[in-house]
Amino acid sequence: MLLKFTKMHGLGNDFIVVDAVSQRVRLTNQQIAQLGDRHFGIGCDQLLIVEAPTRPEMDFKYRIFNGDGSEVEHCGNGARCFAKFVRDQRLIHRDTIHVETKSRDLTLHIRDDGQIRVDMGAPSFEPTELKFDRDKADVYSLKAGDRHFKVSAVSMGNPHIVTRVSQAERYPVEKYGRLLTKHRAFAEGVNVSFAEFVDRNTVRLRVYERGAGETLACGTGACATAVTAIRNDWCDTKVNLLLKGGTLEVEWDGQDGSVFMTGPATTVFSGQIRI
Ligand SMILES: N[C@@H](CCC[C@H](N)C(=O)O)C(=O)O
Repeated sequence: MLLKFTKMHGLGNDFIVVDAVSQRVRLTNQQIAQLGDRHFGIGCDQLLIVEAPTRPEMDFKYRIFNGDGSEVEHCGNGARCFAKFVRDQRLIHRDTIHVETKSRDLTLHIRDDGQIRVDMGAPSFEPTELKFDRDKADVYSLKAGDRHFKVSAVSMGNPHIVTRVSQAERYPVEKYGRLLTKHRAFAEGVNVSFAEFVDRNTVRLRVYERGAGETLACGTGACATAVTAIRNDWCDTKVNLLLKGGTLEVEWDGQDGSVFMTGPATTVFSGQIRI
């Protein structure tokens, strides 16, 4: 099969985007992992497949696979790239797009300045939502290697934990992220945010992602971190997240409303590959 694809990124969190509306696409998890391999494939943190919707009120469905081939529920930077992709490919002509994902429906808006604002849905703090084997609490204690971590657990449709660090840039994210992401308390793994709270509107953030390792940016991780900061009154309701690849803006009312994430999406190149 000759597969047409587009390489995109959201603040350096990179994606292979595949249009399964206009071409027939059948990929196994193993083939996805091969395409995502940075040495033997195209390379990406996640692969996104754009499909026709399953319900008439929606415009598209989009599926998300980590670089290791596993299918996941949600991806914030991927959502913005998805929106730019369907507009650039003229699969839709509107600025507001409704899309189904594995875990929730999203509404995305492409602004005149090219930035994309995504209604990411509401956060959940229920351990069952994160397949987390603990009774509900505001803060959990987790041991990884030689350290004990105090973490908040937030589902943005996909599972996240957030831990405070004093200097994110110097933190050994690779070592402890790798251990925490596979912590046995999480039946399906977890994404790990290492957050340095700078002031009431600013957080410096590094994220070790389940199924991808440390990425230059993680949209759902940024949302989970902002939600943790707002819920604990460490930050006001609008937060700038300083990630390695750039800045995301996240807003949340601190109650039970949706989280809104705004940021860029960039196309790198398009190509085709025989698989
Ligand atoms: N990069 C993403 C998140 C992708 C999925 C995540 N690794 C998971 O396994 O849940 C983002 O921008 O949100």
